[in-house]
Amino acid sequence: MSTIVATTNYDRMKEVKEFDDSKLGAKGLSDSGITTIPKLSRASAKYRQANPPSCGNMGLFPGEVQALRPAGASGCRIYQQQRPISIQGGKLARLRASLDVPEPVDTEQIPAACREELLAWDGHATAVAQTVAELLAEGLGLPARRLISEGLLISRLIAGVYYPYCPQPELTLGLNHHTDPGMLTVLLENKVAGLQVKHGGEWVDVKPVPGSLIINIGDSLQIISNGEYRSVEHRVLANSLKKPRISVVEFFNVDKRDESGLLGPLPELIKPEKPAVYRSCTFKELHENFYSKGLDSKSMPDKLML
Ligand SMILES: O=C(O)CCC(=O)C(=O)O
Ligand SMILES: [Fe+2]
Repeated sequence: MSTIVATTNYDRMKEVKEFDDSKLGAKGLSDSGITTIPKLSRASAKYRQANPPSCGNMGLFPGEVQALRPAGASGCRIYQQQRPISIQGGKLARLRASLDVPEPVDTEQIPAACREELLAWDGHATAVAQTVAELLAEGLGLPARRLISEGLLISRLIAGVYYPYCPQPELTLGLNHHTDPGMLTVLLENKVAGLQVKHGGEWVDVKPVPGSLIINIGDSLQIISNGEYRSVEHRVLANSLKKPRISVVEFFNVDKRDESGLLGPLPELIKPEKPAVYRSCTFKELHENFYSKGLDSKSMPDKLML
């Protein structure tokens, strides 16, 4: 990748393409010993002012090392997913190695190096997600298994995310602000801070607590609970520490294969005093919305608001 020189004729898309073509990723860039970050990953001063303490228009500094999907997909292949990330004035593809395995899981398809650990993690995280889903159903006055029985948590995606040291963390972000599109997310992180949630209009640090897991409520749960549960807006600051931040994230979602399946407020939750807040959408619409939009654009509940 070429050195970035400040000029008045800065060609952002050229730099984006060079970065993409270099296949270095944020980790490779960080490991090469850079002391300043490329211009493409810097937020404008105006944007930073509006989003203190540090904010970029994209997360250039995560390296997603691996994403594995134990269930909910039709093919069975390892692939490099070019997932477009919206940046000022264009799109940057973020490379992400993924594994799609159909149900029932053919464990042979999972790389041997992490097979045992991955299956163990999937089992534990699923048990946690199901227990949380039971408590949340009861909180809505529903039978405990209501959210689980209809396969609302059936599709699982596991992603390992690596946030390398960033020499200028105040100029960018590790991961831009967003809400998770699914039902629930179970997140395990090492002891390196960086995750923040929006609370009362302010960004609040989520301090790592050893031995704990973080559970996010996603957009799908907000929709089916008719707005009783709200998805949480979160982001990850660029990592200012020499130690990498690592997280293992498992997303629980509706069945991705069922394209015509409908997601909307559960009928039991629609009452004369609380009519439906959202219209229903197909599972296909839900997934397409997430993969076509930039992380920071309008969330699905906002789009479905009646
Ligand atoms: O790495 C983290 O802590 C958060 C990751 C996340 O929010 C996501 O992948 O949706
Ligand atoms: Fe997230």
